[in-house]
Amino acid sequence: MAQFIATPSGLGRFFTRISTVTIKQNSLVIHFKNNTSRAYLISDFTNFSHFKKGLFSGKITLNHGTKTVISFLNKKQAQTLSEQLNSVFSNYLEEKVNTAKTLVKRYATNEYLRDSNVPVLKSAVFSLVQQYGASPSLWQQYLSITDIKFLTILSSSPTAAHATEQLRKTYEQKTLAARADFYNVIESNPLTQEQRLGVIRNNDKNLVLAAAGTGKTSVIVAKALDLIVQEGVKPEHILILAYNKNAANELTERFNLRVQQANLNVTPPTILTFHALGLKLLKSDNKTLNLSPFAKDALALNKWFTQWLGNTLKTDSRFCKTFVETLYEPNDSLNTATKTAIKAQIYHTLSGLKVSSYQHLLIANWLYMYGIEHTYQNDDTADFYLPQHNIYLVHFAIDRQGNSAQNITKSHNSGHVKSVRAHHKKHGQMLVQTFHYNWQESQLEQRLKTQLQKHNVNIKPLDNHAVYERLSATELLKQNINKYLNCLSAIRGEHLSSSQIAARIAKSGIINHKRYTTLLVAMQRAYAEKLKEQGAIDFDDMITSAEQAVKSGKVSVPWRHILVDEFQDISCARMALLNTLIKSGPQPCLTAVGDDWQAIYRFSGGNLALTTRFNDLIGSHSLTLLQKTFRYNNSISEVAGRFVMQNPEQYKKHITTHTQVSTPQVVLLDDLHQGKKSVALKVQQIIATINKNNSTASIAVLSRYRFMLNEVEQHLAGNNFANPLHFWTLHGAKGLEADYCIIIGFEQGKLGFPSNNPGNLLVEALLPTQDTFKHSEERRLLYVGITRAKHKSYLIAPPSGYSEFISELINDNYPIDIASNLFAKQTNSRISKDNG
Ligand SMILES: Nc1ncnc2c1ncn2[C@@H]1O[C@H](COP(=O)(O)OP(=O)(O)OP(=O)(O)O)[C@@H](O)[C@H]1O
Repeated sequence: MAQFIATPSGLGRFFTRISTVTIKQNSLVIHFKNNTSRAYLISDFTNFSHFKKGLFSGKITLNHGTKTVISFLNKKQAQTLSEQLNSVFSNYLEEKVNTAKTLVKRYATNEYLRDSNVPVLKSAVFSLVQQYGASPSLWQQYLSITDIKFLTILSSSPTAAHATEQLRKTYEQKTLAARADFYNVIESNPLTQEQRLGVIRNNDKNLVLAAAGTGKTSVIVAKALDLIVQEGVKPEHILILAYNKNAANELTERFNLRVQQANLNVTPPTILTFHALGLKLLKSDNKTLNLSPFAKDALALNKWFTQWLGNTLKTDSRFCKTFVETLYEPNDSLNTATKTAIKAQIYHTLSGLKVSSYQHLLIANWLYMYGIEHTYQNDDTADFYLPQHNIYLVHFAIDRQGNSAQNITKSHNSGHVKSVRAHHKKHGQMLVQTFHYNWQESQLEQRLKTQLQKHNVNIKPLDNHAVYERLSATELLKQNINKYLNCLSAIRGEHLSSSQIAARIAKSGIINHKRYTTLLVAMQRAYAEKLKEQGAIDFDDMITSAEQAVKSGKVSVPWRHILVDEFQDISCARMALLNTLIKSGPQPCLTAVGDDWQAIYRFSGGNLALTTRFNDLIGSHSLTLLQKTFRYNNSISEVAGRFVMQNPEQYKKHITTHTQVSTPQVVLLDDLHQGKKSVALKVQQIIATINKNNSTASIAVLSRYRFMLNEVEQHLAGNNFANPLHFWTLHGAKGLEADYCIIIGFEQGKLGFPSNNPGNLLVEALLPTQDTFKHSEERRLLYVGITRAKHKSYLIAPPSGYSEFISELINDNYPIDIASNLFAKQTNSRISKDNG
């Protein structure tokens, strides 16, 4: 390259320290008269340099983030040097544009632009485009038309985020057009636009958020086929995870059927349940696996636990005492927040008494544990009488300040205390007094002990065996075993350590949280030891051990695409395994397909927050909504959608339906037959009506509880309806459909729908956290129920004593057909709701 040099002008010789300015390799170098020099790298330039002719000299302005002006140069030399400099810079830019084109092609044209590739484009493409945008006219002088076209297209985006979005849109439009024929035939029906988008978006993380009947399975099958056929991904590099075995089988069948019908020569990808995946990973770690009999046999687990608990209660006095102290959830009768609960509660004591106060229960059980005979007097003068010692025991429900639970004045309370004392004094009776504040200060036991000892009562604990025998003769042991087994399942599903158990229970505000923690930690350890002794693992272990095996690097992860069905019910442990697979694999893309309106498995660890807070908990992602449903009509959609969206924490969706009707297809019927309650007869009548019009239509009877279905099924056993009949619990109905659905069991109460059983506080504290909306999970369950029907959903409810859900449907003017005039609108509740 010719050497271009600029020297100072005649005038410049006096005013500048510069001796020469020249271009050397990739730099502009200024030599000074004192033999020093300064170099400016061309690659640091942000724009072309600018030459300006003066009267006696010329000056060059360099752009490299800031501006550097080199003045007093020989005009002609400076102009030639500046032109040369810009030509070198334009060569450099051309190279940069070429690299940018290659990167855009590779990361945003040939594939869907992934979040993880955006930083590369940001530094090599978006920054270049920004520089171009600052003075396009100069660039247009030096760069080729195609380069300018490339830069112009990208420069229409003001930010990197916008440019990313634009690149993705362009990719989508191009791909949709190129693969239109494929998407028309790849499923039994042409895919909808939103289904196609769900198929082609291969960001690092993708959420396909659907509603019932919108074709989630279709999208999963089509996506797998698209990856294999269009993207050239090997089937063994695709993993599809299903919620249960039936769903995994259905996916495999649907995949194979499509391959056959589309005449493709393709083998299926890996389709597994999470447990099967765990097993597969552990096997590749050469682990000999023995599945605990507890994993599949709840009775075996119950039997072992009952036995372990019995032995521990008999041999460990402290455990036994703590267990008895926590048989019931504590209630502070002076705490106004729990007052209503107290009113309703009856406590069964170990001695077989029924008492109405939690503190009375504690006293009775304490007396029992120390072998002190007692009767329950529960009147104005005493609560208990101890016949062997002729002692009366009174528990004053007052705090240190003399307040009681009700709105009774302190003076009345102190009057009551005085009159009780006077009464016993008058009759020469021995009286032992305890106070609510003794319990509040954890001194109730001590108080009982010292007071009774004062009256020479011998305080000797009963043998643990006797306590155990007594416990097992009551329902209490069984109830508590069920409760603790549910706790254990939640602990293992959520993968909680001892300290996490303690933290969760403490946070829930349960009064005896330390005692519960002691028991639960002991139970958790015993269970783990038992599995060790069996040399076996359970289903939860399968997931966590598989995660560890992958983490340890002993198992290689081949999958480049991981598709997860029913994502709304994923547990934290399963998500942890997925995260590990993603970190350890060849940068796999995750596609989560789910419906937050259908999350109904919290009791087995389902953590809906992972879907509703996907961005916070899992990360940035591409979201595709599937909002066109093919199963049911607009009437069913309107009722079910409005009902589930009452909960503001559910995603808002605008569902459209393939089928339109003009009359309500959700029908509310009473459960009376000739004036008498008979759900089964009512179901029979509905089936007969459907049968008359269509003897092949499938009909499903659904209920919150299996026993209700059994009753109806037995009743219908003698009938010979030709229609295919199904009896599904609402939980079991997930993923299923029928032409007509009949939903029963809308009573109020613990076995109603929604169930008014608040759930055991302890189990609740250990399960995944849930949103605060009342009955949110039960609400979703009714959504699932109503949306199983293709044509019509019948709801059968008692005309009096119907549940909150039915009253909401009636009073809030849902567009349903109320086929009984026995359901009167509750004007009052409507008014109060409107005002609220
Ligand atoms: N693009 C389409 N055109 C017509 N019908 C479709 C389309 N996509 C899916 N379907 C049909 O819609 C019905 C529901 O599809 P699918 O079972 O995949 O839904 P889903 O979203 O899994 O439902 P759910 O969540 O309620 O179980 C099926 O009968 C399916 O064939």
